[in-house]
Amino acid sequence: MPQYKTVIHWFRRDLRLMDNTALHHAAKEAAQVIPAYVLSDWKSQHGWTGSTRQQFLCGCLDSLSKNLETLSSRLILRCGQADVELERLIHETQAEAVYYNRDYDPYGREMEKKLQEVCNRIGIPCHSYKDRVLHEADEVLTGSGGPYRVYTPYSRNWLGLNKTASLGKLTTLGQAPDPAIKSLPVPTLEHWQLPEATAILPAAGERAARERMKTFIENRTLHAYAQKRNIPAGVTTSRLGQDLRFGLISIRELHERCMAAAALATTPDARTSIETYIKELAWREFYLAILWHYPEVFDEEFAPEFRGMPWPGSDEDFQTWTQGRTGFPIVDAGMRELLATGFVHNRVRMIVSMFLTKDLHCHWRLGESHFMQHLLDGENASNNGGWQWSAGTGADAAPYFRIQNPWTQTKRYDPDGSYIRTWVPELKNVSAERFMDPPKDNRAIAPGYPLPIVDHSTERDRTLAIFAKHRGK
Ligand SMILES: Cc1cc2nc3c(=O)[nH]c(=O)nc-3n(C[C@H](O)[C@H](O)[C@H](O)COP(=O)(O)OP(=O)(O)OC[C@H]3O[C@@H](n4cnc5c(N)ncnc54)[C@H](O)[C@@H]3O)c2cc1C
Repeated sequence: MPQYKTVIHWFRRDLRLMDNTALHHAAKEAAQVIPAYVLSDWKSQHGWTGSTRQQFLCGCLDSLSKNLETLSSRLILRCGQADVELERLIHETQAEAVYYNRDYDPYGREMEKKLQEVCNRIGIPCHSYKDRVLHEADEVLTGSGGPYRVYTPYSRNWLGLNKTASLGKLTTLGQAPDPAIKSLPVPTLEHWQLPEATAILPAAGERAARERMKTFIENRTLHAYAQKRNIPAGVTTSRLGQDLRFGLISIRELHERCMAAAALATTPDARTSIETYIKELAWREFYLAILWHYPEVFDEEFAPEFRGMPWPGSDEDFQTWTQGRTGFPIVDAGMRELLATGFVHNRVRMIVSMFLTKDLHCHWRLGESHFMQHLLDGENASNNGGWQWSAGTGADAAPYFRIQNPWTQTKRYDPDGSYIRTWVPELKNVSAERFMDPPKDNRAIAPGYPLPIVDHSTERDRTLAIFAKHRGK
């Protein structure tokens, strides 16, 4: 006999039916689950997101809505502040409890607190669950019970912890919400008054994400991950960032599938690859833990010694960087890939972010916010972590004096120039050697392609001087 008659499941970054912890508990403990999603009501622009990610969200909601129909249920879409809208829905449906999966950024946490207050006031329970991660921030602590500040010891601890098993498929949510319960239609970009998305996006929704996960594991990209993951040309990584970001796949299931593949792997290279991949999943949780323990990273440098440092870069150089017109082919390829697809390969994210902060001396926050506007997997914790890492100010940051040289990086990771030629069409007939050094004759390497806007070694010295001076204060 279920404990409740009717409950609400509040969908957030868990837009799936498979192995969704809170939803499974709701389905088990109630005769009827009302699936609800609350759309944000900002208009025209938002500091954290632009058309690309919102377009993908629309597709995910459309798919979720259809998947719920196959369970004879119906997604209830509302718009506004989540606590206010859910309170309304509690009254309309006479729900006896609310279920949700926890979010870890300060804004998500704030909203959870407000919802908890609403439920307390009404006198109904509000059940929250761990779902987005394998281990929450407070499960991975140092011997003295404090948070880790660097990745390597964190990951050692994280890897050794027992992982929760996945919950499998959901079969029913009970009766569909009463037709009298109103829902908004699945949104389009017009809802936020956003312009059409120009990037070519992967298919949205749970089914497409599961297909990507399957392909990654079964086509053996996973088995060659350690050897190939730094090569930006072609598909050498899982490309599951957006699927984890929106909760289209479960982290437990992904981890379990990787472990199953490891058990069947027949070569040491394949086993190493799978271990390497799982360590990347730990990076994601490391940055979520950093944000949980140190929410101030949104506003300032994680490393106190670099707070208040000057970033004298110009707006003009920043704009040139965003457009992929710096004259550094690998940087321009990355920035154009971002605009064209909402994705940039991790190695190239490191190159372009270090270039903006260490060659152009622009504040990492400018790059952080440009990425959040355009990345499909744009996620506050990882993005902030990645930017501060590159800027030399973050948790487990690249030390400020270790500055990647974009020319050398090209030689190492795009030796035949195929990544660059894919994204910078004016360079399609230029030989790869010309991408590995600044042009010696000071002439453009192709018609219409700019000369490098800075000299890397001069700017490297300048960065070292700025950091050293600030540290010496
Ligand atoms: C400047 C900068 C900004 C970044 N911004 C984001 C962001 O907004 N959102 C985001 O998810 N990742 C971000 N990353 C991390 C990483 O680049 C992406 O997770 C990765 O490129 C996504 O592609 P993939 O799924 O093919 O990765 P894979 O290599 O297949 O990795 C699998 C998964 O592990 C996680 N992961 C891998 N590397 C990292 C990492 N360094 N930090 C945190 N998680 C990681 C991601 O969830 C990823 O999907 C950023 C890195 C840098 C250097």
